Amino acid sequence: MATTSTSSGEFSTTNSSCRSNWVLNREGCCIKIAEGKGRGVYASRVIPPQTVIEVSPVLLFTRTEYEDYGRHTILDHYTFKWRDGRMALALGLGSLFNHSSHPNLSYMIDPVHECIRYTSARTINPEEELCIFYGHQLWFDPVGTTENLKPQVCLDQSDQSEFLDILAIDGEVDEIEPRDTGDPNDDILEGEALPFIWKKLQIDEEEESMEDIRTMHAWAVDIPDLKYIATMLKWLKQSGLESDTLSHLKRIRKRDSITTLLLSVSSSVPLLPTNVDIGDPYQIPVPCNPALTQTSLIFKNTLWPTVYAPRRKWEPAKWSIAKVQWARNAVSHILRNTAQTTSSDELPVIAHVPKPFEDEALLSRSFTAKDTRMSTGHPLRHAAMNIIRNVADWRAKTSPTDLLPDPAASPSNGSLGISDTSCNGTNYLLTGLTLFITHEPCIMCSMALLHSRVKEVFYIVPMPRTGGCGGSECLPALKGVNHRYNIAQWRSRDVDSAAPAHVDEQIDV
Ligand SMILES: C[S@@+](CC[C@H](N)C(=O)[O-])C[C@H]1O[C@@H](n2cnc3c(N)ncnc32)[C@H](O)[C@@H]1O
Repeated sequence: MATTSTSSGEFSTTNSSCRSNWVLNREGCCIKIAEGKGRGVYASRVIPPQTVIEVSPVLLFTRTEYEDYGRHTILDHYTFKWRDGRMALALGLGSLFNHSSHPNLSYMIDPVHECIRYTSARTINPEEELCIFYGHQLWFDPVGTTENLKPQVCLDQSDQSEFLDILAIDGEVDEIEPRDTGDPNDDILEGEALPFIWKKLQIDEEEESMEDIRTMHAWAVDIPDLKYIATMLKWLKQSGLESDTLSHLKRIRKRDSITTLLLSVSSSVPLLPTNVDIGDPYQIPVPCNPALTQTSLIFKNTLWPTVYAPRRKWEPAKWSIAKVQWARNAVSHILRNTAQTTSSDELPVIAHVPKPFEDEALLSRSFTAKDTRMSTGHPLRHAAMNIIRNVADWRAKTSPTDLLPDPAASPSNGSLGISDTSCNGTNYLLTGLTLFITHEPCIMCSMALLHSRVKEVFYIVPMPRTGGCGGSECLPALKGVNHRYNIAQWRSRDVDSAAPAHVDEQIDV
């Protein structure tokens, strides 16, 4: 079906259903009334996946300007939070995409060019409405037209030329921030609906002796007077300290006559409210995992009251649509960066640690590293090793505990030249973080990741000969290791069709 430009500059189409509607862009999109939603944007022809549908420049309002004026007008239905706190209004079709919890468009903010790019997440058929995901907290009752479709919210894969000094700070591309941060736990995706497959770590034996129990350090505080408990629990809810990392532990422990409240695993000492007369927080070892058996429950409870959850250890926590979108974002990011290494002599392996989905306090910026074995002539400069080093260096530098080095602490990773002055569970390397990497980490990197206490590893290409995450060995499943991390392989159906060329499988040596 042909699309032609009219003398007035609009695009018209010969498609019958859209004949009475203006076709407003080169992808043949038109505006129609979407029942119960006002206007909506519709396809007039087949749109293949990964097609850039629209690039909308944005108008930015200062917070005050918006609070004083914009908020009281119809603009309030169209604006969203920009990354620096300003409010943004997308021009062009950008403001007319309606919401769906199963969107067929993804979107990316480009803060450099002050625009948003909308991309098809799958094949879109003629007459289908083009929808995006606004977030979890809506200000209207949603009417769904695409709710029966399979969730597909992957993000833009297209190139951005100025994109990266790969070893430097990244974060040039953001997801659109919803107006309010909603509850990330609704709309759970499981099994086939996930764009990745969890690896089953063949470890069904539980931590059934005291020595086997894996621990991390958490902040706790004693509550001398029970009248403070309600205040403290309320404060904790609002403090932003709550995270998934402690969700397998009870909040309060009563032992002898002492009541203790579990606070966080943050790297710095939590600042308690000033209106309660309690002591200072202190760190204690707590179990890393819920108890899978009654025996382990007894042992774990001696450290801290633990949740009994008899599921297989390799089954990771539930993933919401929003969290899957976060992961897709990270995978898009490594693929884009891999494409950029093709012009260099480096091996095309890219590692990325994004800001955690649940708990940004664990890491306030993201990291990306490439493999630098070729340029440095150093056989250990694998992408995974480089990223561990970058995150650890940064965490050590920004951690308050680094200001008070413990002279007795022995450097745990001298080969990387990092002085680790913290104790396990605070600013220790990749604690609580997720690594996305193009290629399954080798045995050396998998062990380094284990030492780093990484939470989970996602890779795209398996390395059957050299991989340490299930390829030739599975390091986190070995008996005797003192930390385990989850592993998932990204499904090839969910990798951009342009990617395999960059994500070279021949480097499994
Ligand atoms: C950014 S505008 C989208 C374009 C809008 N439909 C129009 O006619 O201008 C957002 C507004 O569209 C409506 N809307 C968007 N998605 C919707 C949905 N799934 N169900 C009902 N209303 C929706 C809501 O009124 C919302 O405030």
